[in-house]
Amino acid sequence: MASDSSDCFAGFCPEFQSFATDAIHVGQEPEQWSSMAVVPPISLSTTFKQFSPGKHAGYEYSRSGNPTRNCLEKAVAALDGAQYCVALASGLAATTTIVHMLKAGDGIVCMNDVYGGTNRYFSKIAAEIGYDVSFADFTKLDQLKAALKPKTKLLWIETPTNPTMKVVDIKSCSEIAHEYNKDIIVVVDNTFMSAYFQRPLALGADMCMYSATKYMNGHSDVVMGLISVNRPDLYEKLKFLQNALGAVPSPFDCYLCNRGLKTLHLRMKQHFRNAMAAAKFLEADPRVEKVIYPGLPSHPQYELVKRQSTGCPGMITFYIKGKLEHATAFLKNLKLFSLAESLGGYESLAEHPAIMTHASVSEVQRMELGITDTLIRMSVGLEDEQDIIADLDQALSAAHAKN
Ligand SMILES: Cc1ncc(COP(=O)(O)O)c(C=O)c1O
Ligand SMILES: N[C@@H](CCSC[C@H](N)C(=O)O)C(=O)O
Repeated sequence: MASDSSDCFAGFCPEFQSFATDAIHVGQEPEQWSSMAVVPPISLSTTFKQFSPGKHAGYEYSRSGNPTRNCLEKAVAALDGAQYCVALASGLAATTTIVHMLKAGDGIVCMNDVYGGTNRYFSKIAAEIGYDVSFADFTKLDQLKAALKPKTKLLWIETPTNPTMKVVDIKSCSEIAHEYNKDIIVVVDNTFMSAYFQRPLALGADMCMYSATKYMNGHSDVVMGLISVNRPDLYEKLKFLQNALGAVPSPFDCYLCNRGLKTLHLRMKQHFRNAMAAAKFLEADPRVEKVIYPGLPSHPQYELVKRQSTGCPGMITFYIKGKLEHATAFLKNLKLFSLAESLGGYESLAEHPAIMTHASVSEVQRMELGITDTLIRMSVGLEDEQDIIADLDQALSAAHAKN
């Protein structure tokens, strides 16, 4: 029988006003097309006819601007409470595009627990080409203060973090950075929360970025990045880099992501309900060492997450009792959950961060962060709650069958 997860929203910030209406209508106006199409068409043309040299109807070349991409960017900006958005070819393309705003020698301070590919880019590429990259635990504001230097130009926050689900105080970190130097660009990777649960720009950040590959698209069939901003100067730079670096998404992917946004609010609510039920089940299970889920009162930053977010996504991390062989047996025995990288789709996924998504993080750093052999990360999907829990239960039994 389904558990009562109806109260999981209690104590969180209220839903952003008109979120669903904006997701469905902003940037989608039929009047923008001569056909009056209600659903934005997939505009595949790479080039656009000009009236006279340099005079055109708003588009010249599809890397520089594309009608389908434009619909998506307008919708995302509205959902982030932003003026502007740019869509890129992947989450990592969004990251590299942002870093191209800096000059060699500039400083980047990054939250110590971030997606493995973000860590890999900052430590193995950005640091190599001359940026001064350092990592700090932003859940301890003193560590953030100590990490700031006169050359710091970018602060990279991810919250909740991938994979250990630490929650960072966006408002306090933005204030500290901007008081130190108002020119520091504060970026929040909002991939885990999605626009439905968290608005970093309203909390003082300068940029909100996503791997839209995850919840924003929500159907595990698009790789994409998004960046929303309010400052016109930042938008102009990003728009220039979007064209000049060229890491743009295809019109078809823009169409799919734009479609995914229409159900973001419904999906996120159900992800929260299902994840809450799964987290409660795991927390009560003697075969589980520890559950890390920001929606549970046991999470160290539970009060903070309620203060800065409207809910929690389907991401749960837990330590299974035992050793690597127990984690592996659990993952191999899951039937409803697929053993796969990625997250945020309608289907449930589970993975082993130390071997899979965070293999590119050094072993020393993994141990410091708690990314051990028994850590398992799950993206709880939209299946029926009782089936999700039954699958977890049988996989835990299989993992501990010999003991
Ligand atoms: C939190 C987070 N940020 C950024 C990325 C990079 O996104 P993408 O795979 O779309 O390049 C990922 C996953 O890949 C992620 O989990
Ligand atoms: N093998 C990939 C890792 C992809 S991880 C995808 C996603 N961000 C997640 O956390 O699941 C690589 O080496 O980049």
